[in-house]
Amino acid sequence: MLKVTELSKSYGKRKVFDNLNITAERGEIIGLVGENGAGKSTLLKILATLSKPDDGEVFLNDQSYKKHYRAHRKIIGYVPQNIAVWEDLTVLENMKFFEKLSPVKKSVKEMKHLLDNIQLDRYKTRVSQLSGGMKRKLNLAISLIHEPEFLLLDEPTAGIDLKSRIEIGEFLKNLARNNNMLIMYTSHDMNEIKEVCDRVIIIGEDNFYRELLSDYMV
Ligand SMILES: Nc1ncnc2c1ncn2[C@@H]1O[C@H](COP(=O)(O)OP(=O)(O)OP(=O)(O)O)[C@@H](O)[C@H]1O
Repeated sequence: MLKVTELSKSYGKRKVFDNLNITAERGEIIGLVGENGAGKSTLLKILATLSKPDDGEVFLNDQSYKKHYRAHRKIIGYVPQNIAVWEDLTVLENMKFFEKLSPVKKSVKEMKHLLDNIQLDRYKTRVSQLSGGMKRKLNLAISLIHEPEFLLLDEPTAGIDLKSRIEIGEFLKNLARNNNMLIMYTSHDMNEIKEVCDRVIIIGEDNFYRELLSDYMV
């Protein structure tokens, strides 16, 4: 489903990655791992069509990003590292707002069902009153309104308690399995990565992660 060939990206003189090659199929959950500043967010932004590489190509369903990025955007879901929801609106009002921007339409019942699946049933609660874990769940639910085939998540479990982390991990596993989605996500929690991901891709030259996760690198 996804093919990345000889991808390179620099910021000024700082080379973030060079000659990166990745292939991935539907139904897989892939963990992106690497030390701070290794380039994980940069790669996710390129794969989400929000940033361009200096060199190399990305293909989704055999179609190049260069020509087909508008069509690809409709089937890509991206959850940024910083939570991006409206604090003064309720959970359901946020869903309704983002549904209006979505190419796929959803009824209120369907949106509630989506929230129930991610174990966030406080539809009428104002976002400012939610915990960090609940906000992350809402951010994730919003990214699924348009039924993406390829989901990219930048540290979706950062700074939240173990229970919410486990719930999000289980939710992602069910999404990949039941909806046949390709999911790529970053985390600094290696136990979680081992529990949730089918395999990992290490960004950067750091051998620490290569040794730690050698069984998961295919
Ligand atoms: N817009 C930008 N302009 C200049 N340099 C940038 C920009 N975005 C990222 N960088 C640099 O590129 C490198 C990779 O950053 P990136 O955020 O992709 O790393 P990361 O692996 O996601 O880090 P973390 O684990 O801390 O989130 C860092 O050195 C960062 O400072």
